[in-house]
Amino acid sequence: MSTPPPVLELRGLTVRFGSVAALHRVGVTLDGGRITCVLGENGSGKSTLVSVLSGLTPHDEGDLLLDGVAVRFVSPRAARAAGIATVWQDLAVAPLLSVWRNLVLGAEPTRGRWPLRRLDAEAARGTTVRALERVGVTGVDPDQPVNSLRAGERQSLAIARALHFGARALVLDEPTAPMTIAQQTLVGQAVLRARAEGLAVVLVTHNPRYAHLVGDRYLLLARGQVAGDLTRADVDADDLTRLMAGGEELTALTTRLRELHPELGER
Ligand SMILES: Nc1ncnc2c1ncn2[C@@H]1O[C@H](COP(=O)(O)OP(=O)(O)OP(=O)(O)O)[C@@H](O)[C@H]1O
Repeated sequence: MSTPPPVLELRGLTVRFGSVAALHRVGVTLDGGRITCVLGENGSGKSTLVSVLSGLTPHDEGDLLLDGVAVRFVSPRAARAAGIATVWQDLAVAPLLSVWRNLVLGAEPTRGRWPLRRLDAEAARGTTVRALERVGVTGVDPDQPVNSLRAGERQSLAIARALHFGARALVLDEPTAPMTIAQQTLVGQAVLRARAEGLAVVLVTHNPRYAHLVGDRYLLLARGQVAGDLTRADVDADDLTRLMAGGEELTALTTRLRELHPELGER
């Protein structure tokens, strides 16, 4: 049996803003059932990577492959429909609507036949409670507005939604606002669930301890290029802390890695 293609693959992917290459010939494969943490100093291209995967920014050169098929998204809706779910730092879901409305948004269950067909709110509530339980969230009233949820619960809701709709990849841009340990734990649980269900998880994080705890792989970006592609076996939490602490060390590492591996320059 031939092995399936990775869920996501970037080949020579380049994104330019005017004369600046925010990503320059980035090559990486993102397998299902793995959490890849994306690390790098400010301006290294992390947000641009998230933006390409989520359909906000089209790439200029190279290929983005989803399950082995080249894709080019024209909108976030197109990326979502193709199976790449992005959990944004701020609220991507509709804040004033209820939790259940947010979960089923765009695919609301109905009952009855046309012209009497109407929204089946009871079914949607049940679906929501089950979808949240699947990612480890209990005790949330499906009727409460989303803006009454805590930050971690909101992210978990977005992850629950992604799993419910059968996403292939989950992209998370870590909130810059600090979350309590309890809320981080909640999100961590949901992320691990997504991994267990075989999604390719891409996690932009500034928290090295968290990255080391949940990550399987670490993609280091520097000036829009891949400066390192490490696994848990290559680094410990202290290594990651140092790598993330300052750009200098990352730049030094980049230089060193390029000396040792000239092929990195070709990526
Ligand atoms: N919309 C844009 N227009 C022009 N230049 C941009 C745009 N978005 C990003 N850039 C540039 O592309 C490069 C990569 O930026 P990006 O935001 O992806 O980095 P980052 O690693 O996410 O940084 P941060 O940690 O500060 O969010 C930077 O030089 C940035 O100035």
